[in-house]
Amino acid sequence: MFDLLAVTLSGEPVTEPAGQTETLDWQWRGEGILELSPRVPCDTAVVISAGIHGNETAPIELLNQLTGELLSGARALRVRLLVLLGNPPSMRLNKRFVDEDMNRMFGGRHARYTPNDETRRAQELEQAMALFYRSATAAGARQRFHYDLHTAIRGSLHVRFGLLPLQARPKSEAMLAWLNACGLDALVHHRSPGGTFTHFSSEVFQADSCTLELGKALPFGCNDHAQFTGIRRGLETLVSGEPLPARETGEPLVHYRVVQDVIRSKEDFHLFVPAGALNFTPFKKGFVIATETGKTYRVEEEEEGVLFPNPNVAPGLRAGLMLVKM
Ligand SMILES: O=C(O)CCC(=O)N[C@@H](CCC(=O)O)C(=O)O
Ligand SMILES: [Zn+2]
Repeated sequence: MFDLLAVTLSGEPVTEPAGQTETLDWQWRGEGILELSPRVPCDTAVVISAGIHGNETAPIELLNQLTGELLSGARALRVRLLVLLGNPPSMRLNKRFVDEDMNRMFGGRHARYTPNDETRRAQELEQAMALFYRSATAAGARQRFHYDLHTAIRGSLHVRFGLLPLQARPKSEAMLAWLNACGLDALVHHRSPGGTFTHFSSEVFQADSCTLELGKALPFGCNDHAQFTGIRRGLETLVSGEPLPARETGEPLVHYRVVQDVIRSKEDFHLFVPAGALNFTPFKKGFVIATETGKTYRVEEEEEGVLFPNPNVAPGLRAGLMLVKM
């Protein structure tokens, strides 16, 4: 049987780029890009991506397992599905990226960079998504979803959470219900546009899109898949058109809005968030988050939680987000 992850990691050309099972057709659309179409009519087009950051391996393993179940016939497919393994060269190296962070390049931002493998790949993924949603719509799909699976560099007070891109239209009830059923602990609402894959799919294709953070990034083979049962079940029900699973955790989802995007724009940027602080750690009003020539970032609200603090990003990129509970 076609093993998406093994084939992608091998980097070898694919000799048979299309195939069939009893219930679906599949097509290899490019390195790490696999489209699956059920033989029954369906009204939903789903993109699931992982490995946009190559060292975030748990979601890649999870997505590969799910794809294997569909291809083997163990699981029924009831949506048109595009599976994307985002950044194969960085997956081979177990690195977040090779040259530059691809999840800042979407929505055409790749054109602003000196061309490299990641700018070319971001463009290829945009085109693959466009082709997929267009053909799915022509075939009758009326709903579009995009879930981009990640794991975080740091540990988190809320272990599993989602990030919702800024969008003018209301968030879909179907997506919010699904995210809740997956057992996520928190949802973060972006307040500014960005170069993320989910911002792109939401803005350009009006997909119901969410970046999912499933835990802490570990190398291939080191992930404890028992931690991912909620999201696994959620993805299974999504692709198989099954009823939503019951939320396994008793705690309700906590919603946060982003109140500050901390941008590193100068070489002398200094971050004061302790290296060991977990994502969502709260800081009190007045705490100096970061400084650089001409700019000081402070906690402005009574309390703000920190997310993805990282002083080592390239100048011009996000070095952290500050959050307030909604
Ligand atoms: O742990 C970190 O510092 C980053 C984890 C990660 O890759 N997060 C995504 C979030 C994308 C979004 O805001 O939707 C990213 O930074 O690209
Ligand atoms: Zn990531």
